[in-house]
Amino acid sequence: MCQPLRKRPAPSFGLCLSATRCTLMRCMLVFCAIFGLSTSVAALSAPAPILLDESNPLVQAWPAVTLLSDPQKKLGIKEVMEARDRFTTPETAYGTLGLRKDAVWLLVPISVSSQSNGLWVLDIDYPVLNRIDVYLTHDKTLMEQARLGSLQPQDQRPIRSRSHSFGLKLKAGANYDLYLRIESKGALILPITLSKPSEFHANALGEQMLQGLLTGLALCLLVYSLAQWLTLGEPLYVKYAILIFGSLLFSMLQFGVGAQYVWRGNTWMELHTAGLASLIAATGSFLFIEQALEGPDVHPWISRLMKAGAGFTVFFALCFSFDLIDIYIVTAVISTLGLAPALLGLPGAISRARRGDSVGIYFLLAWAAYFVTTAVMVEVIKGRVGVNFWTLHSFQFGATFDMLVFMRVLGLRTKALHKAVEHARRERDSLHSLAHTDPLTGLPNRRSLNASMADAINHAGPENVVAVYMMDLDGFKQINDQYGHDVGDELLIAVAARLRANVRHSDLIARLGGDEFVVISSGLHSVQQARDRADKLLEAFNDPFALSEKICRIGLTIGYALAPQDGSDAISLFKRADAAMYAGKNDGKHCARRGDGTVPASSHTDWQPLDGSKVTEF
Ligand SMILES: Nc1nc2c(ncn2[C@@H]2O[C@H](COP(=O)(O)OP(=O)(O)OP(=O)(O)O)[C@@H](O)[C@H]2O)c(=O)[nH]1
Repeated sequence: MCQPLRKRPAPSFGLCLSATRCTLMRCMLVFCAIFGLSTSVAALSAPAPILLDESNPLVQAWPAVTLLSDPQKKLGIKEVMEARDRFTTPETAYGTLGLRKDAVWLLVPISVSSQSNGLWVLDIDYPVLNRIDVYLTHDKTLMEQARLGSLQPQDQRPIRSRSHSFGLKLKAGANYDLYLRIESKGALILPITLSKPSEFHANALGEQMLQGLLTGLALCLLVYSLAQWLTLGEPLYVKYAILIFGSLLFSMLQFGVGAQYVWRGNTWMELHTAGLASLIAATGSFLFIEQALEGPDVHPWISRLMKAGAGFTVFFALCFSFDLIDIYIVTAVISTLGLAPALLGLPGAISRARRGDSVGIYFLLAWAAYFVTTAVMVEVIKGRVGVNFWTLHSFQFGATFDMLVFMRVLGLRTKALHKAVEHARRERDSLHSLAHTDPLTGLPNRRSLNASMADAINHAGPENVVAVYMMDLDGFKQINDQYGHDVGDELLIAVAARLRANVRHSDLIARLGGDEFVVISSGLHSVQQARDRADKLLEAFNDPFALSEKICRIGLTIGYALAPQDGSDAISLFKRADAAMYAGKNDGKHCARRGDGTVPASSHTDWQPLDGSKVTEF
């Protein structure tokens, strides 16, 4: 981070940049940059040549630069050398000529110190410049020439690097004129330096490291968001991925990483990536902001406008890909639509932020950074703000900051999603519980019994006898009538507790309704054991029930049937147990009867499964 600072200091504040890294100073620099306070060099007289001396391993060329416009793009080096006196100092901000349609000739007079070994590297660290022709002249004689630029494949460049660089072998004590012919469809941003090879490598390494880090971070976020999208199926993640992809592509183009490693020598990519990346990022912005802010704060027509905006950008991207429109139309589209997602989302974000909703606050924060950094970059592109490390990287830093803030928005969104899922699960559980539980006693109800019964009977066998005990209280109506319904309810609760206390953990107790209960016991080894359990339940009712204001005695009649002995399906077992219970009622109550087929069918039997199928036989 330190080396690039030293590499492009603007005369007015470059020394401050390299002297201190304190945050305050950086803020001041950004402030200066935004308000166009950086130095606009417009010297009246021809600038003095730059001195190349070993004591100063990195020299900025801009202070010595003069320029000659070539609108017809017809001038050759000979004509330009003859027109040396017509070169003028640039009137734009430091290190930038803004957007120009002409070809530009730059003249950098050089004076080599007598102490220098003459080995220097010319470097222009703005990789998107399409074509740069370098001419080194001495005494009006052409000494060397080279072709650089983004359209020049890596393997045909004098030095294979991310930026445009060329090694110079100069004579100690000699004077040279360095002519650069530059032509590009984008902005002519020209951080031109002459440095010693070691210094050049050190600086290149620093910038390469920075780009590696930022590109790696963006790639991680991209892969993560796509993985989340595939896992959770939440479309907001893929919209975020589109946004990141556009941003990443743009940075890879602007700082040369794409041409260096990804689309080496691919002219189509060099000419289309800037436009496509901007349109892709705008599409992602529209979609992401629309969904992230959706809710009562965003009017439906704003949502519709954002979706339409995304549609437009996709349309223009397709047209641009097939060369149906040129970069100037794309630039006009981006200038018009680029800010639209943020502007349309602003009211929604503000009202969210006012309610203390952190999503709104994060959006405002991200947009504040976006507006500042984009404004700085636009001014550099227009030639009104000087080039330095911070202004040159402002858009990339702003985009990275936004990516991280939006990731936080995604995190909040996922958290809300989990909360909603958890809430829905709890609702479902409580509905399920309500549907399967008797509200008075908390015991499973008939519906729940049905499901568990089928499972128990399926595993029944000679060594695993399953007993179905149907139980009905004796004289419960009288308790109700005598003491009231509340006492009756209390007694039913106490009966449930008594039954629970007298069965095994693995047994199932259910209340069918009224004063009817069922116990299912599985894992019994014999008919006798089933009989003993019925007796145990009867005995449990010998003791009275101590209610809050009364002590009640109540009897119990049990009818039971066994699987596999008395039946092999739930319906027939229930029917037999039910009939046996009514037989017990008729025999004087408070007894247990087995429904083994000897008991005649009872006219009271009304057991029916919940699925509505009719019981046809007993
Ligand atoms: N307190 C209360 N009573 C209920 C509830 N559900 C049904 N009942 C009453 O329970 C009684 C059950 O009737 P029966 O089983 O015929 O009355 P019983 O006196 O036990 O008759 P036998 O079984 O022949 O001894 C009815 O009076 C119903 O109104 C309830 O949730 N709470």
